[in-house]
Amino acid sequence: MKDSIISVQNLKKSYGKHTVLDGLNFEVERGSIFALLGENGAGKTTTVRILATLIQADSGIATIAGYDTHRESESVKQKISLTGQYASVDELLTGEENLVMMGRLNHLSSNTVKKRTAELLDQFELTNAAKKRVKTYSGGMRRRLDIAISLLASPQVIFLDEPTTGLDPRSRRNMWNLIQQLAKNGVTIFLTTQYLEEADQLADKIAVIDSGKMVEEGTAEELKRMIGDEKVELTFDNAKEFQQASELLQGQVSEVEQRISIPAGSPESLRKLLNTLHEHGIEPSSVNFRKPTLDDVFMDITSRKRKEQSVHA
Ligand SMILES: Nc1ncnc2c1ncn2[C@@H]1O[C@H](COP(=O)(O)OP(=O)(O)OP(=O)(O)O)[C@@H](O)[C@H]1O
Repeated sequence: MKDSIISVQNLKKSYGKHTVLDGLNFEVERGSIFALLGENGAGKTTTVRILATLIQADSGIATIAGYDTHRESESVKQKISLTGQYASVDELLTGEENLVMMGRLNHLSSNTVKKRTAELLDQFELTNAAKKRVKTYSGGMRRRLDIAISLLASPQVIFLDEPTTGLDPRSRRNMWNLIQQLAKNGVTIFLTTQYLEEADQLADKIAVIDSGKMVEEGTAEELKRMIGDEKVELTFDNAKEFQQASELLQGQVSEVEQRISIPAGSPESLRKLLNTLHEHGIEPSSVNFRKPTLDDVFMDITSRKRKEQSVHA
């Protein structure tokens, strides 16, 4: 049987007439990395804030390690930590001083604070910068210190709100390694992200929410499988031919790249398709095969949603 550390059942939250969460359900397995994905305003932050006991749901149940986030919020607080937009580090203090100060605020003994500070500085590769003021730190170093602080009290669940937003590609990769390391050590990671690639790389399970409802849930592979096999990408140098091809073919069109993606299908159907283009005097400049990505899943979900909305309109 699966060991859930977070359980959410029929969670609802409205602000006035605006329904933000509309009966959300999901489970997060202990020690896993769970990614909550959704467009702006989908309800991600609201979900995190309820789970982190910062606000209350109107109805439904959310538990962490068996404790109710509303009725047993004090017990929940001892199991979790929150980083991202909520946490802040003091710019005028050094990295080490920040850790020591937060350790004391967390009521840890001075021996524990000393030991954890040294461990965390080492784990987050901040030992060399320990005695430097945080205002001299790069974005990646600040983010690492922020997470280090949140780990002082050894939480079971850590909420990471868009942990790599604004980081350069190298710092992003480092942060991904770090998150994977935390999960290996048994910490459950609840991640919100706007980067599909991030969810693809990190998450054991991905939940896609829209208008406060779960629209898809599964592993990255399961989500990709939902939309079929390999894709063929046709790219065009000639703008007119690209427009004509977009009208002839049923596919995902990228206007910027002048590219059309379609399901690969059989060799026979691909030959027919290229013949059709040829008969119209259209020649793609390149033809490439690629596996579906989470971007395709998103495109598929949003186009399905648009179709449903136009049927109900
Ligand atoms: N305190 C509040 N009062 C009124 N409306 C709110 C409040 N908090 C959130 N909302 C609204 O609830 C909706 C969902 O917000 P939420 O922040 O959960 O979305 P999100 O998925 O995290 O989006 P983003 O990626 O933009 O942070 C938004 O339309 C937002 O305007």
